Amino acid sequence: MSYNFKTIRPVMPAKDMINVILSKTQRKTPTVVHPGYDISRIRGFYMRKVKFTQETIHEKIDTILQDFPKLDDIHPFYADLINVLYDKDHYKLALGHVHACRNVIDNIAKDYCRLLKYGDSLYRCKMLKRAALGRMCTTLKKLTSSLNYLDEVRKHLSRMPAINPFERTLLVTGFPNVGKSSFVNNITNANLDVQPYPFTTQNLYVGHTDYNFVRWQVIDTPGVLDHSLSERNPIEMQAITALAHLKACIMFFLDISETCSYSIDQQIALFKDLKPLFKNKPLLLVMTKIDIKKFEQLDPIDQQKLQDVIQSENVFYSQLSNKSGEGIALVKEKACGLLNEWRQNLKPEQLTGGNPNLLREESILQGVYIAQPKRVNQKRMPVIPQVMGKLNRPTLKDVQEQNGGAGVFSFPLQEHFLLENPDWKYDAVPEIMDGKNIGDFVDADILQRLEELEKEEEMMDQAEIEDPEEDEREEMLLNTRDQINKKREMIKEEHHMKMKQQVKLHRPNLEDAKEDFAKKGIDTTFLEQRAQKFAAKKVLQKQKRQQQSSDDSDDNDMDIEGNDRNQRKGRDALSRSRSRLREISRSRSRGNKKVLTAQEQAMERMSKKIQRRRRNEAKAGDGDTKIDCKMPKHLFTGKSGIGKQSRR
Ligand SMILES: Nc1nc2c(ncn2[C@@H]2O[C@H](COP(=O)(O)OP(=O)(O)OP(=O)(O)O)[C@@H](O)[C@H]2O)c(=O)[nH]1
Ligand SMILES: [Mg+2]
Repeated sequence: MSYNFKTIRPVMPAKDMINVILSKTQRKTPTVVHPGYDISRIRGFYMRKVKFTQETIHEKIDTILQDFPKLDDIHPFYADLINVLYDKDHYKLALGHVHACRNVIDNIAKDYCRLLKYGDSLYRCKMLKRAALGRMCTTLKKLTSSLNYLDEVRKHLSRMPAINPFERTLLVTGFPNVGKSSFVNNITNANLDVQPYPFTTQNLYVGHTDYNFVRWQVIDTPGVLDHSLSERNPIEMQAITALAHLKACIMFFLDISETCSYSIDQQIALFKDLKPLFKNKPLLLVMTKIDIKKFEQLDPIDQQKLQDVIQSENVFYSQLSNKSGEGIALVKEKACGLLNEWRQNLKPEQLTGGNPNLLREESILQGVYIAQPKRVNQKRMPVIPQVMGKLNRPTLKDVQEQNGGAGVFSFPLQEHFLLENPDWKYDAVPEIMDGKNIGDFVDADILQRLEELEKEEEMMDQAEIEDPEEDEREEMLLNTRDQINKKREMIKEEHHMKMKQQVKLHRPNLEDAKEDFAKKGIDTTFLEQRAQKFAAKKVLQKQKRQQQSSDDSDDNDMDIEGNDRNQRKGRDALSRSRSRLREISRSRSRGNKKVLTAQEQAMERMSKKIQRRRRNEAKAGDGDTKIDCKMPKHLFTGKSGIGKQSRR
């Protein structure tokens, strides 16, 4: 049996389970009966529904019963651990309750199927089915507390380390804060929490290490205090359970520096107290924190006490320091050696608990001899062939040292080349690029020709410097440019002056004209009449324009009434802000009063073209009004007769 409790499936709460089961029944056996059907067909249909519900519940409860370990079947270590953590009676009661409910539900289904056989109408059959499902659900509802408890147990079990009771095991125990977890961290990859206060470790933890080509599990336990069994709390009891049941090498850790805040006397008392649990098992007393205080530095009385314990109990002992690493490997080796020795006296069946895989592994290991090289403490001198002694010439290394050492001197490797003709040894190796020999492209007198070219260029430069005509031409050009610039500036300034001197035209107004005419002795009444006539005409024109615009807005908003000027102004502003498309359609509705510009016509054509395809297909567009169905018929008919709000 593998003790991997992570595979236990989650336990549903009773309420969820009822929902799932009823939904499944509804889905798998949909209602397909009518009053006109033959009664045997109606009976058969409802019987099927009841049986289906019972089978689903049976299945669900069976998975729970199979997944949870039975205390009588599992290793006593796990049985005791479950007892310590979850209380054996409570655990058994919960599983028993679930089991009993399964039987009750089976019986309910059987009874109602029998009654359904005598159902004389669709209504009676339906009511019987309803009663059967109702009773089954009520029975399930009573499981609420048991199912919740089982789910909590499952969560805790899934977090428990996978300890194999039949594997080679080192079990670390002792007072809290003595360095147990530090040791397990040092020899395995468990990465446990280490803190300078007691009861850091509150559960069992497991790490793995290799020794002698085999995997070993190292179990870290919570610290144990020195008091009677009945006073021990569940945290300590986990350690006691492991000590009692696992066939492991027990490593009792004793902090001789007393920095764990427990004296040596207290620790010895605990050791003696736990002694019955170590019976018939390999035991190693480990003195820790020797970096703070060594055994030899202890008080002679304490030393004597420890010696007495070791001699009287006949135990092996060792010392280590988790800080400096001193003695850790030795302690591990010693503990593993002790357990191996002890296991040799046991039969393979006892060690493996009848597990065929472990049994095979064990028998192979017992039959295999692993040869180890003998380690003799002798010095191995370098072996130099005798021929080397006879040679009387410097070695390559000597040559290198003489010529400036490594990096400066490079060995003449050419002398070792094996070529067809030994004369070729020191030939230059051609450099090849893109499949061509670079040497073929080298021009021997290229440098000479380059020099000639450079000389020629120099001579030409000098000849240019000496040419006086060139200077004159350049000077003339510069002068002409200055003259042009000056002239341009002058023209600009003249233009400015002209603009400033222009006389402003004076337009006489009515008053000026009257004065002028009066001076000349002309009657001015006709002037006033003309001015009044113009003013009246202007006012009329203005009113006409306003009237027109109000007509426009009336066409647009038929429901707006009243002659309030301000309101009309607002509406005008509103109509101005409307889109061009709307304006076009309005103008059309007024019987082509407005002549459309070419641009407006183009826009109208484009909008028509866009809408044509959708109009032809007669489909609803994004702009069409849509009312979603508020009461879908299939969800609101049939099944909610007795005041039920939630539908399935
Ligand atoms: N100087 C010294 N300190 C050590 C040594 N081993 C452990 N400690 C310190 O002792 C403290 C407790 O170490 P843990 O390994 O957590 O002890 P524990 O026995 O697992 O404690 P609990 O989990 O509480 O039972 C830590 O602060 C360690 O740093 C050691 O060899 N030398
Ligand atoms: Mg610890």
